Amino acid sequence: MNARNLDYEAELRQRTRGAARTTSSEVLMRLDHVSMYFERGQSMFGSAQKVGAVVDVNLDIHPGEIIALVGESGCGKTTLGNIITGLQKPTSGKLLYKGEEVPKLSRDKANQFRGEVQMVQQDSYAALNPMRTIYQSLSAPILQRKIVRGRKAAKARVIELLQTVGLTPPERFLDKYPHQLSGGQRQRILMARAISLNPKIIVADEPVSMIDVSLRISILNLMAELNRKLDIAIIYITHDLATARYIAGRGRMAVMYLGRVMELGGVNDVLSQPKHPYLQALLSAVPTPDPEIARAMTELPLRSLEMPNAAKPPSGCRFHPRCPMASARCTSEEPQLRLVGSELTACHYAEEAHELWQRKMADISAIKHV
Ligand SMILES: Nc1ncnc2c1ncn2[C@@H]1O[C@H](COP(=O)(O)OP(=O)(O)OP(=O)(O)O)[C@@H](O)[C@H]1O
Repeated sequence: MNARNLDYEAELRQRTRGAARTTSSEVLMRLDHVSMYFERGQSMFGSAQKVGAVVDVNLDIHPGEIIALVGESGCGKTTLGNIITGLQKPTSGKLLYKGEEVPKLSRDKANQFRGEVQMVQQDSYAALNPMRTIYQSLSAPILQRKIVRGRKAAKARVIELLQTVGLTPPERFLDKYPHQLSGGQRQRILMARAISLNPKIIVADEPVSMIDVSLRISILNLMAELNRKLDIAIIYITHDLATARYIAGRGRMAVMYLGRVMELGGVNDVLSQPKHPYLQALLSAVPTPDPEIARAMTELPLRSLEMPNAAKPPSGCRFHPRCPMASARCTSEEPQLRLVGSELTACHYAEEAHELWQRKMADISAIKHV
């Protein structure tokens, strides 16, 4: 079944190619049955527990596409982002970059991989050296990697980078220290640092969650612009479905739960035709100002609000203790991703759940028209 996931991925690509911005069938990066287990809590009283932060994930990343990785806190988004950028080595499975296994890359190619796959972190303050000016922080990597030679060329390139990320006039920022900038400006500096190395992929881990709501759209717009103009693939990690829809409107979305991808497809399909009860629950929890609609939205309640212990995931479908549709089958048989409509969904009852969702949407639409 797992081998078939990749076939489904290929089929899905075909189906979403029209909708997605990328027209490329080229695979830049492939995650092939990637899992990451951490050992936790080893003490003199007991043995360590294994936490499956990422479990058997298959994903192809194409040049210039946007993928939103969404899910609740602790579902494994950051760990998956760290694996993609090579910061963490998966405990099993393969990470392939341009067709070659990352751990087996030659020294030159490994160096190229490190430049071409960049991370933009959530906490821009922690990500920048407080003792360095913006010029120093931005010029060091390009000089070190010989993208430019000499201080004059470095300064010209830093000015160009600041302009690209919308920090103008750039000269005003060169001698500033991180603490002299706002959160939004620091986030733009992180984007500038990431693009300075001419990346093919940027993993942006909750890049707007620590900045003012009023500034979030401008940072998301900047990312979309970098994706469009520089053809950089963006992996946007978030727990917020609204910003995921905004940035990845024409891209894809992977919904994670306790380390596993539960639903994967074109963003608009995934959000308008959710098949997995977990995604339906997430969508139902999005606040709406109309109390009648809010009431109708929560008519598919979760059986439990408690997130299971990641070290002891439930048997069968890991969502079953919370799922309103769970049956005996779900307690014993782990559902694999399969094609339902135009998305991949890991649920035995995806068709039934989808039907229920459509009925609910019809009811809500009736409320709106009363
Ligand atoms: N270094 C580590 N050692 C032990 N457990 C870890 C480690 N890193 C992550 N985990 C565990 O792996 C699981 C996934 O964590 P991860 O940070 O990837 O999730 P996340 O979805 O990014 O959460 P958040 O949105 O809160 O950052 C969690 O149960 C977490 O406690």
